[in-house]
Amino acid sequence: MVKICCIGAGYVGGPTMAVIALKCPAIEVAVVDISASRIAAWNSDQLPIYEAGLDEIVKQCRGKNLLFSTAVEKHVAEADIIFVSVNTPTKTRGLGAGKAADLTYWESAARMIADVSKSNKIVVEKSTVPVKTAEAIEKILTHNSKGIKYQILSNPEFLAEGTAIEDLFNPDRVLIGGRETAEGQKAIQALKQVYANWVPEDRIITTNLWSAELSKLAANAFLAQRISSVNAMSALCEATGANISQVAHAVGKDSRIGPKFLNASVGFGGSCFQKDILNLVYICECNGLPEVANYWKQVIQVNDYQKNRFVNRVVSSMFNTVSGKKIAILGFAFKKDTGDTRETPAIDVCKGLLGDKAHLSIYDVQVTEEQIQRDLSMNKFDWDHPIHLQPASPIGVKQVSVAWDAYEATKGAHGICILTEWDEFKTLDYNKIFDHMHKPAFVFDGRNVVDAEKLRQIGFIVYSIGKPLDAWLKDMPAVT
Ligand SMILES: NC(=O)C1=CN([C@@H]2O[C@H](COP(=O)(O)OP(=O)(O)OC[C@H]3O[C@@H](n4cnc5c(N)ncnc54)[C@H](O)[C@@H]3O)[C@@H](O)[C@H]2O)C=CC1
Ligand SMILES: O=C(O)[C@H]1O[C@H](OP(=O)(O)OP(=O)(O)OC[C@H]2O[C@@H](n3ccc(=O)[nH]c3=O)[C@H](O)[C@@H]2O)[C@H](O)[C@@H](O)[C@@H]1O
Repeated sequence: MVKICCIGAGYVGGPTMAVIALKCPAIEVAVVDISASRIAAWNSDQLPIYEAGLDEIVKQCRGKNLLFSTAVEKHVAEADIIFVSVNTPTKTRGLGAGKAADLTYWESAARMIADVSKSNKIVVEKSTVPVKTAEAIEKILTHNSKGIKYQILSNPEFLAEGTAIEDLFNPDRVLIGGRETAEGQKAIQALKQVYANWVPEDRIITTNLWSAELSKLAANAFLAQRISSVNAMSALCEATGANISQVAHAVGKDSRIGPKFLNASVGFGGSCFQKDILNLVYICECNGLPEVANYWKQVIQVNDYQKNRFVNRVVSSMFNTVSGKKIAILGFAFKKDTGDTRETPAIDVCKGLLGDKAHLSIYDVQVTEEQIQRDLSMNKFDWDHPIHLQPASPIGVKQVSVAWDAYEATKGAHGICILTEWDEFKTLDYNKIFDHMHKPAFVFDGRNVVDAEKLRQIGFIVYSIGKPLDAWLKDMPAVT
């Protein structure tokens, strides 16, 4: 029986391994992690992450051919194929700080594999890593290999949160990169056979190692670039009276462009877009390509601009100050249908408003109060480390309270900011909300989820990203 071990039981390791176990009953899959609390959660009824369909799969396979364990070394030693799906955060100190990927966790996993292995292994890069990481990993593994042979493969993951199981069941492609040697090709075939249990052959792409590593960074950069492009257009729409939804629809009708990923927003978030583009920028700089680096840097700069622009709209609309005013924040997750807040634009918007001394009342469908307080008091990039290594018990931010529903959050507020596109925000009783707010009552829709005209009829002053401006906002500066 083929044995797989995955190091890292996170958003990627957990769901991908659960699906491999489900689709390959003849393979034994062990998912291991240094975080005891995460493993305990995977072994409980309350899984550490929410993804539609994941519970059922874990329940079906756990105890049969899927197990979660902290016995990292034991399962690594026994495995034929080892996936490494650990954190690859942005470095906060030293060379490349603020850009380069921090490979501490990867390196320690590779050293441990080298220490405990007694048989030949295929080691698979599942984490998103800089181009040429495989070369460094190979050096660590083979430095003192005691005659054991290692093949390194790059098999980046393309799933999106909220649709992880659907994406894993039916991927656009599975990408496998390996060495162009006979042993490298054999390893590629071994991994291909695993995926071939459910993925059609023409969707399994094989390349050399560096193409696979770079394709992952490139794919995320292209996706984020689309959002920054539409967001840049949204600013121009507001200045000219064009409507970003109409522009995006018209542009997306061109079959060469396509309609997906053209929703203007308060900015993109999530654990990877920013981190991976910063990493790409750093690699370009290290390779003497400053023009290419600057090109991709713009994607992040436009994203930051979009978040700042939103905060400025709120403050300038409300008589140039939100000091002491209650602002309701509806939605804190980085997108709907997930409780994940990593790099959510809500953090920057909230910090911007807090900087102007606002009082925030935050409501999100999934995110807990503890998580919100952690996020608002943590330094940039600190979140992307194993949970037990993150700063302990952060002090809550005084001007922030967390509400249990949207009506509570908006009661007595001067303004509402919608920062996540949760479906329930479309159908709230805005008449009732209006009645309980200070006047003039403002809605700033960072996701274009509400019907602005209906809200204006109720009496709200409404700002919607990239839409023709409310008369109230017309003469106010978009950026201070
Ligand atoms: N979150 C996502 O949607 C996607 C993430 N990725 C990439 O996958 C990688 C992992 O991301 P996530 O799963 O989101 O991170 P995560 O933070 O949810 O999970 C990583 C896990 O690795 C564990 N870990 C770290 N060092 C370890 C070690 N030496 N031994 C054992 N366990 C260790 C941590 O405790 C943590 O549970 C990153 O490189 C990310 O860029 C790629 C595609 C999608
Ligand atoms: O490497 C990763 O981590 C993953 O990053 C993204 O997945 P994810 O971050 O889970 O979510 P997306 O659906 O891509 O959304 C990212 C952000 O962009 C925003 N977005 C998305 C689409 C859009 O049209 N407009 C927009 O503002 C979302 O609200 C969210 O904040 C990619 O879609 C995945 O393919 C990739 O594997």
